[in-house]
Amino acid sequence: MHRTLRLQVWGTIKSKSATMPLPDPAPISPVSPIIRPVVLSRIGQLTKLVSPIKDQNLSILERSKQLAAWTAVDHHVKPEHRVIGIGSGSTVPYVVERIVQLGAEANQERVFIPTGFQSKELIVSSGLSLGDVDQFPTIDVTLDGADEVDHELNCIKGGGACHLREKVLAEAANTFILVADYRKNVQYLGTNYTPGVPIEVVPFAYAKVLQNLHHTLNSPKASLRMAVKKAGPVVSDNGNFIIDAPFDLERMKTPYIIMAQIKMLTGVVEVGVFCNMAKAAYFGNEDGSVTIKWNDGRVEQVAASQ
Ligand SMILES: O=C[C@H](O)[C@H](O)[C@H](O)COP(=O)(O)O
Repeated sequence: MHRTLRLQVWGTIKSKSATMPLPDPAPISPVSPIIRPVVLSRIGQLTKLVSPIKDQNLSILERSKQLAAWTAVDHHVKPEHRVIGIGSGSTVPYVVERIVQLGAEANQERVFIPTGFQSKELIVSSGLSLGDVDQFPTIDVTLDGADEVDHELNCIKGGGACHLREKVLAEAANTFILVADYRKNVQYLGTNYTPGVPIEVVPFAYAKVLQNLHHTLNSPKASLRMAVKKAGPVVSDNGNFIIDAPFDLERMKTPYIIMAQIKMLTGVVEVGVFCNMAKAAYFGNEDGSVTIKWNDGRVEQVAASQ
C-alpha cells in the first residue's frame, strides 16, 4: 500500500518535470513508510522562498563567507541539478541565501539534503523541499563549510559536531565543494584551527578512546568537548560525544594517516578529517575577491559573485 502511494505522488512530480525528473529515490524501507510520501509531495510545488539572511550589514568576515558561498553556488549548482546537499556551520546560510535567490521556479523540482539539525532548519525555514540521504543516496552537489583546508584540499570539519553526516553527504555527492572565509585557507591542517581533530565517539567508549589517543596515538591534550550552555559534554545530532584531539603540525602534514589511525580505535564513529573528497574550495577574501583551490592543484583568484 505504501509503495502505491509513493508511486502516485512520484508520478505527479515527474509529469511536471518532463525534461529533467528527479532521480528515483532509494527503495522505501519499512522503517518510515509514512514520512516519505509526505516529504516528496512538496517537491514540484511553487513555494515562496525566504532568505535565511535578514541583515545585510555584514562584517568583513561575514562578507567573506558570503562571497565564497555565492560564488561557489554560481559555479557549481547547475540548472539540471535536482538533489543538493546542504552542509553545516556559519558559512552555509549564505549558500542557502544564494540558492533562494535563484527563485522558486529554479528550485521547484529540487530536493535538499541536510547534514544535521541546523541545515534541516535552514532548508525548511527557507521554503525549500527537504529530503534525506537514505532516500537520495546519490547527490548532484554538496556544498559545505570547513574549519580548515590544506593545499591538497584535505580539511578539518566537525567544529560544530556535524562531521559524521557531513562525511556521508560528501561521499554521496558527485561533486563536493567547500566554502569558507580566508582564515581557513592554510598550507597544512592545524595551523589556525588549534582545538584538534574532532572525533565522534559512542558515549560509553569515550574514556577508553581518550586513553588510546593520549597513550597510543600521542595526543596528550585530547579532551572531551564540553557544552557551553548545558552541563556536561556536547552531544551530537546522533546522540554521541565529541573528542577534540590536537596533533603536532608535523603529523598533520599526513592527515590521511592520522585519520586512519583514529578511525581504527574501537568506539570511534567518525573522524573530522576529510581526505581526497572535495573538488574545489572557495575562500572569500578581505579584499572582496575569492580564492579557489582545485583538487588538481590549480589556484585561481576570481572576482566574487555580487
Ligand atoms: O561540524 C561543523 C562543520 O564541519 C562546519 O562545516 C565547520 O565547523 C565550519 O563551520 P563555519 O562555516 O561556521 O566555520
